[in-house]
Amino acid sequence: MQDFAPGAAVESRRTNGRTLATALLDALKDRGARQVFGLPGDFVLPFFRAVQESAILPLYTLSHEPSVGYAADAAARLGSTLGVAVVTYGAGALNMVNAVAQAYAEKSPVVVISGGPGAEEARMGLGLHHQVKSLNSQFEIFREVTCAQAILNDPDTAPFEIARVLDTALSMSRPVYLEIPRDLVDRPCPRVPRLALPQADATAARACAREILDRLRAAERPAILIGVEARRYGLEGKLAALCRALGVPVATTFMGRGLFAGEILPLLGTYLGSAGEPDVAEAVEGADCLLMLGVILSDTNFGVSYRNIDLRASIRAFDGAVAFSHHNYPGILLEALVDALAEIAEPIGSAAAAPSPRYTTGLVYDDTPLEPSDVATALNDLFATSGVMPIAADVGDSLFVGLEVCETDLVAPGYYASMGMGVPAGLAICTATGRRPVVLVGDGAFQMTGWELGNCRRYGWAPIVLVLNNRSWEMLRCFQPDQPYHDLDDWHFAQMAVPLGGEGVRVETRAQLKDALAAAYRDGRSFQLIEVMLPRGKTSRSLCRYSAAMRQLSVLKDE
Ligand SMILES: Cc1ncc(Cc2csc(CCOP(=O)(O)OP(=O)(O)O)c2C)c(N)n1
Ligand SMILES: [Mg+2]
Repeated sequence: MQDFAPGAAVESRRTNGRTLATALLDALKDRGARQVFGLPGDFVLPFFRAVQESAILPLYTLSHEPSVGYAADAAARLGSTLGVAVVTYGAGALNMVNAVAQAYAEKSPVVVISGGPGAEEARMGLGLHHQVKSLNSQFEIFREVTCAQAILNDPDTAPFEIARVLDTALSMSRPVYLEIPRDLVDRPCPRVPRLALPQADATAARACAREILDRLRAAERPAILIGVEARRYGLEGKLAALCRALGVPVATTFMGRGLFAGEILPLLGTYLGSAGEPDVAEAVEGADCLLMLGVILSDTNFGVSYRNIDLRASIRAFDGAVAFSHHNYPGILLEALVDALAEIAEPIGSAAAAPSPRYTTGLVYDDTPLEPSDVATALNDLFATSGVMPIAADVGDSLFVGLEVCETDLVAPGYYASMGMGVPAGLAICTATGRRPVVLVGDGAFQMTGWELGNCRRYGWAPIVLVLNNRSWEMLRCFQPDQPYHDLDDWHFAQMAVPLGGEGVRVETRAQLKDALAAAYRDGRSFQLIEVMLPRGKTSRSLCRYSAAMRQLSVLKDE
């Protein structure tokens, strides 16, 4: 490790007073980051101070590192840009591994910045507090859940290492890891350069586009399935225009739910196999040429297909390559392919830009006890009169209730499916978009990260939080009925809202839910927690179909 030359004064003239910390923060901002989420510790206090005092990016602290990771992930998804999570070495960063793993699996460019030991203490030869096996253990652990990593312990290479790692996060749309030794934070540092991102090979993209269009033209039942990369690379507008020009029916994946909110295109809806709308399943599974754009091939996207999709008849553009049945085009960035397709697009089908798919409205105002799907109907009614709100949904039935809400921006971990993201993602929506979100979260998931609502008052955040309280890990009960460990106690969450700085109400009937939603919508002064009491053993229509399909599939496999 090389210490900075004694002539720091000379150095700082070359660096215009910029330090390693502010050079990193400038580089993050230059690349689209809009805020920093974090939780400090002694190894990262110098960097925290630099974030605070430089004010290059606003700093929001949360109460537990998983929430910091979830919030940074949500900010990345919402803005199709970098999300930033700053934590301390060891106890902090390793607390966040699961959230970063989720970001990796779901292609979200989170930048993990961890404070680290300084040169002197690293040389002491003593075990440092927060150290695992070796000083490099954390780096090795994060190597497995990120696409690029660096320890910024060489001032000469730090600017290029930062550029390499951040530009890789953008081009791969996956998380990255930076460790900043606490004794180097304030060292003079030149501006971080912009490295040339991998340039799209336009010629190859055009050749690929011609082959795709030839296959779509030759097909009798072409269809297009679009996944999360459409959002990660900010391509929803271009893709909607392309699909309108082609006139081919379009569906989004389970992961891609919430794409194209406000766009006009021949969108059939969300493909959920036998758990979703039959006409959507038929269009996707019956296609004799299925063009998949930005789709993660996962069990949640394809796990409940009526029949296996014939991948030989499909074309898949994902992770910067395009795969046909027996050959590939490497190095084709999705945006370059979409641009090349748009250049030669012509009407192939007659699928008109369909009106938004059907969503249930008209919840009756009466004393009928609530069921999960009533929550979606009540939200659809509210949005029909007051305009849509962005939604953050946690894992459990809340994820499936979110499928039944009309087209709107949706942040939900539909593939890696870790619980706990709902509330932190809702807080990120507040700061990343300036809009007021609705959070859908089960009682089990709320027990994990719901307490982050206690941070709303400091920052003026006012989400509407619907806690679906069935006193149960109900989604697990669907797959493994009659086990007592799925029964949770009644935690009376609504009563905890005021001490946390918000308002809370408990509702049991449809009329009470409608009144509570209307009141919460009117009151933007603080977070509004609506505790929706639901019976055990009852799930949303979507989860009911999904779990029935999973059971049916497992029966078929056993035969
Ligand atoms: C971090 C993590 N640990 C465990 C699990 C496994 C799980 C998936 S769904 C579920 C129950 C969720 O209960 P909740 O009350 O929130 O919602 P509901 O089912 O509608 O009643 C669990 C425990 C996951 N996915 N992530
Ligand atoms: Mg529950």
